Amino acid sequence: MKGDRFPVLEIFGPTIQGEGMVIGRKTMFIRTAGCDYSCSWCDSAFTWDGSGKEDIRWMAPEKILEELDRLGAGTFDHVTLSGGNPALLGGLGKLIDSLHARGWSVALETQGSRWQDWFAAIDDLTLSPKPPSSGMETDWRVLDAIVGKLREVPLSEERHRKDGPAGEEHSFRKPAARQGGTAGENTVAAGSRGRLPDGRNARGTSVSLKVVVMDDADLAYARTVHLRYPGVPFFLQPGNPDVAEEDQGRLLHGLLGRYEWLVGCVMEDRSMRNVRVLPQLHTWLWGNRRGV
Ligand SMILES: C[S@@+](CC[C@H](N)C(=O)[O-])C[C@H]1O[C@@H](n2cnc3c(N)ncnc32)[C@H](O)[C@@H]1O
Ligand SMILES: Nc1nc2[nH]cc(C(=O)O)c2c(=O)[nH]1
Ligand code: SF4
Ligand SMILES: [Mg+2]
Repeated sequence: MKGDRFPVLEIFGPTIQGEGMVIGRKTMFIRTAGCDYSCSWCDSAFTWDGSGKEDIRWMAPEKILEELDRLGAGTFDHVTLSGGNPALLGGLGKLIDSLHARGWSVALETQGSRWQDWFAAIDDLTLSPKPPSSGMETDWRVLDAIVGKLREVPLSEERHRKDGPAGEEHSFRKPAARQGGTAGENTVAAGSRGRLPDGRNARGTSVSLKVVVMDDADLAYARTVHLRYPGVPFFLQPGNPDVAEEDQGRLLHGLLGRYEWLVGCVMEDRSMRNVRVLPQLHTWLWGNRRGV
């Protein structure tokens, strides 16, 4: 962040959200530059590998709004922040406030490696921790803390609650999870606390987990994530291994096969019952094109 400006690589839309919890939703995208990960199969590597360096624009919220207005021309009411990892940008709360002030809902795509206080202002928040095929390693303590914080109910509301003994109110995690460092051995309980009937927490943030699956090891990782955070809406997404493929027919053929494989695996899996398996719909429609 430079002053109140943010490194922006792309602003595009309106398009449909192609993935996860709000798939199909008409939205605009703001893609920020920079990532703390370097996933082997990243479909947006230009945000962090130096190849998009020349395209970075340092933009103040007003300029971003101007561009959204120009491109979207009153046809949208939802904006998605993605990257790179937008969670690297501490001051993004300012931009989110100005998007909300226009009456637009705001979604975030992040891998769950960093917390920002402005997460609480997001309407649709997707955490996408990375499986072994990415080459990245999950810091479970950080992810536990993020999921835990997103479930917190503001203290003022807790004071009004009559159920449950005092002192237990903010404890969403089972005691063992506080020492947790190993995948699978702990769970962060969803419980009814901190969640309203429509799946949003008391702050209005709807949270989901989305794991990309390329192979069997990734599927085992996905299982671990789902079991660790029961009650958090869970999405599985087949990985696209051919992010440079320009032949759309060939790409789609491969993606359909991978989706079919993943659906088959999940159907016979007793530990993945309340889950959703979704493709990257935008790649089915538009292949590996940027800005769609
Ligand atoms: C480009 S990332 C940016 C946001 C954030 N860094 C993250 O990874 O969640 C947006 C989404 O695309 C997914 N993604 C990236 N490369 C992919 C690929 N080759 N196949 C399937 N999904 C991919 C990520 O897992 C993430 O859910
Ligand atoms: N249409 C569309 N849907 C998306 N969902 C997540 C995307 C991303 O790159 O973060 C993405 C994207 O780039 N385009
Ligand atoms: S975390 Fe997201 S943006 Fe960063 S390298 Fe991985 S997929 Fe790409
Ligand atoms: Mg993408």
